[in-house]
Amino acid sequence: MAIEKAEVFVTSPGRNFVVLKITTTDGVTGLGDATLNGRELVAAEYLKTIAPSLIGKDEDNIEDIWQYLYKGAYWKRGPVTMAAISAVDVALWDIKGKKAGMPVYKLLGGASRKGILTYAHASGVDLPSLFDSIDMYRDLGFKATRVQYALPGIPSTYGVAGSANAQKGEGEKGVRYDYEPARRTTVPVEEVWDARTYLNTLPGVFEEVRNKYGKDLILLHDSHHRLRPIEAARFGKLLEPYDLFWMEDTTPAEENQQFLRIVREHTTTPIAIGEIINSWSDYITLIEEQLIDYVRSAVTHTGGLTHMKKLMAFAELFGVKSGFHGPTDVSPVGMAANLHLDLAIPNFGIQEYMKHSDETLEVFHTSYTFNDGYLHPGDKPGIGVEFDEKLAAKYQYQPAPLPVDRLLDGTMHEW
Ligand SMILES: O=NC(=O)[C@@H](O)[C@H](O)[C@H](O)CO
Ligand SMILES: [Co+2]
Repeated sequence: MAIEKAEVFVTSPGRNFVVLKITTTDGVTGLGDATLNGRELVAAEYLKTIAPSLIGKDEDNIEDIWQYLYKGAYWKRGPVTMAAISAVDVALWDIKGKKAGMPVYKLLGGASRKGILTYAHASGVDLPSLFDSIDMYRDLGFKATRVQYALPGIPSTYGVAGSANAQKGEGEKGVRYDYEPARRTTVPVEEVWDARTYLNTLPGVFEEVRNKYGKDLILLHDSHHRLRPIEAARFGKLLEPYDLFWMEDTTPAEENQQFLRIVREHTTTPIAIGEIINSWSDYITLIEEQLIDYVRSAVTHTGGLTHMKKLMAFAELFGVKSGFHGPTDVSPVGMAANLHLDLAIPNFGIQEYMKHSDETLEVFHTSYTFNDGYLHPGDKPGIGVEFDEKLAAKYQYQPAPLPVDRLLDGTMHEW
């Protein structure tokens, strides 16, 4: 009845992942994900640093181990620390589920809904390719889709497959583009951004999308931290006629949560923030002042299930819902953890879902299912993912940093 081993794996089936495997003295194993896109080795080293302190601890005492790793870090919070704590936390919940013979969502309060509404990543370099992308995801059953669009005169734009920085992947039916921003280079690729071009282009794109698909299709959009507050306020107003489910990361709230006050007072377009926020402390103003409508953090970046369940309970008090981060750089282990919490919390909103590549899914055997636009974590005990260590060893880590961004005049900007 104790933790016997804590092993860290870095593997790269299609892209880099960091996996934690905890084994108890009874031979029960649990998996965690500490993948931090572009910073994988740092997260792996942090896990290796804390691993010895886990040995001998009672695997059932998840809260105490969480507090030990959080308060005991001294240098608290931040993406690397919280990703490592998340990995330990999810692995311990996986073990608890296996020992209880229950899927983790049942330990978190049971199912609050039948399935988990998802959204896909549609994008285009022009309207025909955007419509093809939206049609492809609708054919796969998605009820909701994020729309990202190339900017005239800008070589590559965040979230746009088919532009310089996208990988083409085979989906269930036909071709899909998986947008993977981390490119296998040792030095980050430099991209360019221009707010004026963006603000002059995107509202018209949503006008065309609404004209073609009508009002039923759930539409989302990600500004990826790039607008100043007043630009974000104007953008939100310009989007109001197109009735978006949310505009995401419209302005960098992690710098100053008060930025969102300016946006909130000017627009009713719902706001989603938080995929790079890693603890509830950085949500206090955003949630207490109802400056956001959706919490974007992924379970595996934000202290794991223990912390995220508390964060979502706090959010529930203020009518704020979940919209957890679910790109391919959250591993299948992390995606499964998201889904167990998605299913259990009362204030669920929507789940981002980029299907992992076939290569990734050969190494991570998942039991979550996608059906007609909805995901379900499955009912296997624990989080329901198996990790093929032998096959994983064949995929060596390769540096793959995220790009950086500059304005047209060369000024550094958020990517
Ligand atoms: O909403 N989703 C996103 O913003 C993601 O695509 C992030 O750019 C990547 O996860 C960064 O690694
Ligand atoms: Co985003």
